[in-house]
Amino acid sequence: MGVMTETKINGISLVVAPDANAAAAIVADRFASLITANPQAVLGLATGGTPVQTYQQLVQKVQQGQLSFQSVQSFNLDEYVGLKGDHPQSYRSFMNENLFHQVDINLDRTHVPDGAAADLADQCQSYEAMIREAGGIDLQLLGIGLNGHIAFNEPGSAADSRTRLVDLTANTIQANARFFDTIDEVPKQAVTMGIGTIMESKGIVLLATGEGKSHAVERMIQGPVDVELPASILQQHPSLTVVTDPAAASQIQMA
Ligand SMILES: O=P(O)(O)OC[C@H]1O[C@](O)(CO)[C@@H](O)[C@@H]1O
Repeated sequence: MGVMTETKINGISLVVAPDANAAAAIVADRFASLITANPQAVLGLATGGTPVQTYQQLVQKVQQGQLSFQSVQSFNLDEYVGLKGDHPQSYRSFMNENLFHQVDINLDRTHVPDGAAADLADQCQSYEAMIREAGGIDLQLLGIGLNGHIAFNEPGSAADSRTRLVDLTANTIQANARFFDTIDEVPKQAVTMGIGTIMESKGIVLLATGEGKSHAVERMIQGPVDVELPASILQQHPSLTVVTDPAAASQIQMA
């Protein structure tokens, strides 16, 4: 069993855990501590393959009576356009299955953009307003795409972008095809929080695991701040922790 290392690079706290499970445990503990300290915390949540273990560990803590989500509020980063919340591949369904239906959260206090709304522009504005009314996000969980996207902010997204309708890149459609029967079923558009929205979170924890993410992780932490690698903009956040396994950290030049 390896050891955990913690370093600061470019103002970012980097925690390299011995393996993906330990990385998930570190992130789950961070959320659990926040909720314990502030039962009414406002959580920013993410979907994708990466956070699944983190959610499992949070579910275990609730089942063991160590944690309660009763008074928290949550906001998810994004949702596919055209999928209703009850579609099995919608991010609402993902969250219900992987977390919300397994913990004592009040579903009315969980928010996922409605990708099937008739007026998507209005949906985006009201999502921003709800985050503001909740007092902002206390801790935002992020993953990272192979091309450095965060939420569905693809390369070229402006640093001050807000919740909006976006087109997905061919790269992202390909990466997410594994969750659908055929690639043609992957929606081509999404509603996503903007980079500006994400940057207003009080704290951010980004979880990345696996060799495939290593180049994006290195460029996020050690590359120039560049809209072509959206996650690099996070270097300018005052409270960012990146948690990885050794494989995802393998391209980082340690001092
Ligand atoms: O965790 P995964 O499945 O590799 O996805 C990485 C990122 O891609 C997205 O799923 C969007 O494509 C993000 O929500 C996620 O952070």
